[in-house]
Amino acid sequence: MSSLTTPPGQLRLPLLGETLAFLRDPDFAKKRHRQYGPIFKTQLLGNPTVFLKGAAANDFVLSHENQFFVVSWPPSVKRLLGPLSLALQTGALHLQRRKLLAQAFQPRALAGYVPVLAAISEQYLERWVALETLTWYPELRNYTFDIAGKLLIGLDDAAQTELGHWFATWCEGLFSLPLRLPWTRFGKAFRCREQLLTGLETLIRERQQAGSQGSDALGVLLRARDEDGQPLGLEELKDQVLLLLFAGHETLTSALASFCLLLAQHPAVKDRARAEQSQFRGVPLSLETLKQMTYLEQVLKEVLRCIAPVGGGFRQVLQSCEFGGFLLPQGWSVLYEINLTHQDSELFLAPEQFDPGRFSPERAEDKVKPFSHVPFGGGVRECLGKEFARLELKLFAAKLLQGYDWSLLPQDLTLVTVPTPHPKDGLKVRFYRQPLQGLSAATDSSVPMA
Ligand code: HEM
Repeated sequence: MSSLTTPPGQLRLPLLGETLAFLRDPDFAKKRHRQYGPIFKTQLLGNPTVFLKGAAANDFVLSHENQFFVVSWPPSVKRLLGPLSLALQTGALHLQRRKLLAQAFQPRALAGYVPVLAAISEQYLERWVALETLTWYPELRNYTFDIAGKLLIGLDDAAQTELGHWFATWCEGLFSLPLRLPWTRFGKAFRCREQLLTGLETLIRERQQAGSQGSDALGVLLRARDEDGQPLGLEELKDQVLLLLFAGHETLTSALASFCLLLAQHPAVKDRARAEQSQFRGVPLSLETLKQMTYLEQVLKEVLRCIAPVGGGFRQVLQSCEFGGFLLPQGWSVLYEINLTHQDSELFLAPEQFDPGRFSPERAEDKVKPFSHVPFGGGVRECLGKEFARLELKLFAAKLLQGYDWSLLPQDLTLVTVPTPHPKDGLKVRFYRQPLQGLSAATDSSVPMA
């Protein structure tokens, strides 16, 4: 190990290092990989940080959690999530808590969520028909928050409640300088964290007093017991619920917006997906029927490959180790890169093409090498809400394709990547009702990304 050198790249930089360029330039990593290869080092927020791309790198990082690597978040995120959040727990406690929280996303719980998902989707789809033209991204944010509010804590029209407003301000502070003053983004977000926790506590106490825990995720967590038969304490319950509200919200909004954008840009794919939906006309949506929509499944996988909602994951090196012939020193940060792995031409044929057929059983490009298609991460920290997210995406997509259509209005479609990818002008569209009659199955599904 002592003969190894650290990866190529720049460390001789002032305290902030290349942090601003990292946050502002969507091609930050791509440019440096071009210069240095699949592994390079830089300096972010005072920390030497190694960027790693490719299936083998993902495998190495995600399979050595708690051995060589431990999860690490910026100080602002840590303080706003709270010390008892699953995202910050490590080792045996993390595994134990994961098992407990996962109960809210078991197939039986998911099946129970379907009618609520369908009802909220219908309400929003009809609202958009009435609007005729709209900026879709903020609408989709309200939609995903209404769903999270209802399914996680039983709240109706959550985006319009006080809790929804606090949550929006809380989100704005997540990736900010952790300077707790009344006028800073972080200070305002911290204040909202306290209000959110008070609101959640009231809700939990009401349930406890009423003696009925409810059928939403909070109800599941109130009933859940760990291996010693202990329930989650009030303080932890509040931090965990806040994490779940957050984890699914921005990511899902980004994925839904990308689906709407990419299908508007690729009408042949949209037609074929609509043709598949004509087989399900009048069939009630359930986990079983959604599973049969195999082409839609390929489309959603391709959306998550082309525009991954989470670009990568930070870890801290617990113990010095070697990867790709380079030393990763203890205490340094690493970033495993999801989005650039998804653009790797050694893993995906013509990765710049939007081509759902790459996930067909005959081609199955994601099965060639493990850890090549990783929108939900992997290993012991793989997305806890993965199945819930897949359900929400698919149900929304099916309902949209079955009864409606949309086209893009003139706008700047450049992707802003922070906090999650979305079109700069918020995705302006014309939206209208369009029943499925008279469609024929289109076959061409391989077209360049616009
Ligand atoms: C398309 C939507 C989503 C995407 C792309 C996504 C992606 C991810 C990724 C990549 C990670 C791992 C990050 C890392 O390795 O550091 C993660 C973790 C997590 N996700 Fe998701 N996620 C989505 C939706 C959701 C939803 C709906 C929920 C819950 C309601 C959720 C809850 C979580 C939690 C709790 C973790 C932390 C797991 C742990 O640390 O053990 N996610 N997600």
